[in-house]
Amino acid sequence: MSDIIAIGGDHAGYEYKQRLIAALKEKGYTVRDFGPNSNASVDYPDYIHPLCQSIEAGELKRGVILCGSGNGVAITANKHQGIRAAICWNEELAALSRQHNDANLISIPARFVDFELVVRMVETFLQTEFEGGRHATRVSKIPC
Ligand SMILES: O=C(CO)[C@H](O)[C@H](O)[C@H](O)COP(=O)(O)O
Repeated sequence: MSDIIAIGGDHAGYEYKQRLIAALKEKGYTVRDFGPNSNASVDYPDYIHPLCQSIEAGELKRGVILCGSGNGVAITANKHQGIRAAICWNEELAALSRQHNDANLISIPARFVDFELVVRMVETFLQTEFEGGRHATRVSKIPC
């Protein structure tokens, strides 16, 4: 499975998305940008559904989604059976989203967090392993 990082969002997440792409590339990650390509007002499902479909298809494994509150993109993403998107606003939550939930998307509330924190949360998310065990049992019961 690809280790390319999926990234996408809406206009409210656009500036952070662009800065995050640059920061991740500088750290050696490869990124696939699902848009949008400007800060003009858009509808986040138009970008989040394609991103989620490529993860469900096994083309990509993990990603970052950004909107103003983190809610719209996460609600959209979590409609997909193969997606576990976690809204995070500190590093501990980013770690727990991997350790306990095996989240494959981190959702960033771009209007409510500093960019430096976003970079730290995303790195934590990308570097933290799922603990499995009791958490694997619970995660396996999520699809309905
Ligand atoms: O969907 C959202 C809220 O749950 C996102 O935060 C959007 O980015 C936000 O709603 C966009 O708001 P805007 O007034 O259209 O810029």
